[in-house]
Amino acid sequence: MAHQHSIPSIDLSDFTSGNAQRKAAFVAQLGEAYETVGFVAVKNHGIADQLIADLYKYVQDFFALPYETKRRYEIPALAGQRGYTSFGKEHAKGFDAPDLKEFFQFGQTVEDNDPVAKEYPNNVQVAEVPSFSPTFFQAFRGFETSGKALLQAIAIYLGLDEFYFDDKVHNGNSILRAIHYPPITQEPASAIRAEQHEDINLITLLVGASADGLQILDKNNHWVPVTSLPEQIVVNVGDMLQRLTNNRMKSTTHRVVNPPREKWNTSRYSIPFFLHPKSTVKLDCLESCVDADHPLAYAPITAGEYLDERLREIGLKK
Ligand SMILES: O=C(O)CCC(=O)C(=O)O
Ligand SMILES: [Fe+2]
Repeated sequence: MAHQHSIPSIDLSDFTSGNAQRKAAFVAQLGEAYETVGFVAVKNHGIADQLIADLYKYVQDFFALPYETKRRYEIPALAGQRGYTSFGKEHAKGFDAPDLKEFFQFGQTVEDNDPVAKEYPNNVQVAEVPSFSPTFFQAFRGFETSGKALLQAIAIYLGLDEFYFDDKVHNGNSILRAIHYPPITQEPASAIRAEQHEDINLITLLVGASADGLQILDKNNHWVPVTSLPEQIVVNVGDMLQRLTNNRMKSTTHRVVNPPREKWNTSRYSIPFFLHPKSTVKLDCLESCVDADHPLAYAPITAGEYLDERLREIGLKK
């Protein structure tokens, strides 16, 4: 396994190649990385370069709109889950100071007759950037496909059926979030664009953040920069997978720090895909992850109940 950077690098084509040996090696690499670092850089992830380039373009076009226009896409009743959330609204769990970011969230589109459809608010269409929604939709499906393959590898590693997660994430409550960290215009109160936190969901897929700044907290409590190559996406464990695995897989703390002063005038964009199961899915710890050395660490809870609790903690839900 190549340790080019602070996080292990893996190749998703090993898993999908049809070669049993390469597939088994991938499962072992991913599983070991998730038991230790909680983050991997994945190449051959299956999301087309052009799609990612388009996504970034429309995201930049959207955030470049005047605030008066963007705020029309902010819908307080939706707790930030769809549409725009303005600068300074969200803060990390346990912190009062808001993050230095604005963002836009795009959610699930149910295309079959699954009754879960009625749980999901409609996505918000951006009239000024007509290609925004169709591109987000295409990217959303692309991330779901890559994410499903990664969850299949995780299932095998955990001794579950390979397709254990498939129906749990089909029509799941996943979110594609575009984030803009605006240029810094004066000495900031905190050196942090996004305060330290753990992600809520099963796994997060993050396409090439447009600038440095992402850091993870290693097991010696040191902040380590995460760097990835342009052809890689960063994929990390979230709290739901940590909980399901009774802490066997690590939802690693991460943050985004401010750039050095000479780069204050630059924006940072990033587009994480938070892969969630359906709200009715139980996050009770897997039996295979509980034994005398690893006593049960969490009470039973559903994904929906857990998400609700966390959205209150980060100030998005009242
Ligand atoms: O901006 C980034 O690179 C990461 C953002 C992040 O960690 C999050 O939104 O959960
Ligand atoms: Fe995060």
